Amino acid sequence: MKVSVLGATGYAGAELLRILYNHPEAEVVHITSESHTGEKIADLYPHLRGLYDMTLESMKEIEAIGDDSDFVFIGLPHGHAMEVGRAMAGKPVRIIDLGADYRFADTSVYEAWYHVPHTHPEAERVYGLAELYREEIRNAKIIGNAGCFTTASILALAPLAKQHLVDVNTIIVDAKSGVSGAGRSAKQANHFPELYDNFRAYNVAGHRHTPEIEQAITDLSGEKSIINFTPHLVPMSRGILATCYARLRDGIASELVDAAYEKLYGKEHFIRLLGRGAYPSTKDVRGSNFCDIAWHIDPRTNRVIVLSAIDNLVKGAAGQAVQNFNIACGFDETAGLDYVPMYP
Ligand SMILES: NC(=O)C1=CN([C@@H]2O[C@H](COP(=O)(O)OP(=O)(O)OC[C@H]3O[C@@H](n4cnc5c(N)ncnc54)[C@H](OP(=O)(O)O)[C@@H]3O)[C@@H](O)[C@H]2O)C=CC1
Ligand SMILES: CC(=O)N[C@@H](CCC(=O)OP(=O)(O)O)C(=O)O
Repeated sequence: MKVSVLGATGYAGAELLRILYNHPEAEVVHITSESHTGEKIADLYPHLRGLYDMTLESMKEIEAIGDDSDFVFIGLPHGHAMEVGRAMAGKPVRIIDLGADYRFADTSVYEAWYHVPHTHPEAERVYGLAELYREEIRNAKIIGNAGCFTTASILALAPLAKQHLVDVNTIIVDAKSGVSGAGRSAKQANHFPELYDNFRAYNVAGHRHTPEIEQAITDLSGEKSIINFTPHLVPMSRGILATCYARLRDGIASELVDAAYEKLYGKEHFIRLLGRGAYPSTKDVRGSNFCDIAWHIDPRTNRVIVLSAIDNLVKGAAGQAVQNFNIACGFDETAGLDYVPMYP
C-alpha cells in the first residue's frame, strides 16, 4: 500500500514514520510540511537518519499526493483535514485523520467545542477506535482516529457502559498526559522551567475531549451520558494515565465487573487486562500500542475506579492509526505494531 503522511514534521507524523518503517505492507511515498518544504525529514528528526531519505513536500501538491496514494494519514491541527477530505472526495484514496475533524457523528458538536465551522459535514466517516468500532472501520473511506485522552478513557469505561453496570451520568475522568501530547511547537506552558518539577490541571470543565468521550459512552450504553473530564500535564515526554470513576448500579457484584472486562477485551491483542486491584503505569506501555487496564471497587462509595495507561503517541495517535489502517486493508491487526514496550 502506498501511504502518505501530511504533517510529517509534527510529533504524531514523525511517530507514524517510525511505525510505518517496520510495516511489511506500507510504503511511504509522500510526506508534507509547509514550514520545512524542500528539507529532509531526517534533518528535522535525527532519529530517522539513515532510515528515511525523503524530502518534505507542500500540501499544495495535494492533488498529486492523493492520486499517488492508497491511504493518506493526516497529522495536522484540527480544521485542515476536512479540507483534505473534500479535495480527495472524488478519488479512491482513503483517509485516516489523527485530528478531530472526522471524530464526531454530529458536526454541530464539533463546531461548538472546536469553534470552527465544519466544511465537510456530508463526509461518510467512522470513529477510529479499533477495538470498539472494528466492523465500521473495515470499509471506511474516512477514519477519524480517536484522540489520545479519549482512547485511554473510552477503552477504560466501555465494558461498564456496554454492560450497563454504571450510571453513565456519574462518570469522572481524571487524566494525566506527557507533554508530547501538546505537539512540537513551542508554548510557554511546555517551556522547561514551567514544566520541570511541576504538575497542574488545565481546561477544567471545558476540554475538547469531553464531548468525544460522551459520544462514545452514549453510543455504547444507549443512554445519554454527560461526564466530567479533567486533564493534567505531567513532566514526562510520553504517556497517559487515566483514572476513571463511576457509580455502580445497585446490586452489581465485583465478579460482574471482572466478567465485563474479560468479555469485551479477553481476546484483544492490544488491551492487556491487569485485573481487579492492579496498577497500570505509563512506562509499561511506552513506545507500544498497548492499553493496560485495571479496575478497583470501593464498597464504601459503591464506585468503580478504572485505571488505564497508553502511550499517547502510539495507541493514542500513530499506533492506533496504523491499527485502523490494518483493519481497513484486511491485514493482520498487529502488522508493524508488534513492539515490546521500552522499559524502563
Ligand atoms: N501529540 C499527540 O499526542 C496527539 C496528537 N493528535 C493529533 O494529531 C495532530 C498533529 O498533532 P501533533 O503532531 O502533536 O502536532 P505538532 O504541532 O507536533 O505538528 C503539527 C503538524 O501540522 C503541521 N501544520 C501546523 N500548522 C499547519 C497549517 N496551518 N497548515 C498545514 N500544516 C500545518 C506542522 O507542519 P509544519 O509546521 O512543518 O508546516 C506539523 O507537521 C493534531 O490534530 C492532534 O490533535 C492526536 C492524538 C495524540
Ligand atoms: C498534553 C496536551 O496538551 N494534550 C492535548 C491533547 C492531545 C491532542 O493532540 O489532541 P487529540 O488527541 O484530540 O488529537 C490537549 O490537551 O489538547
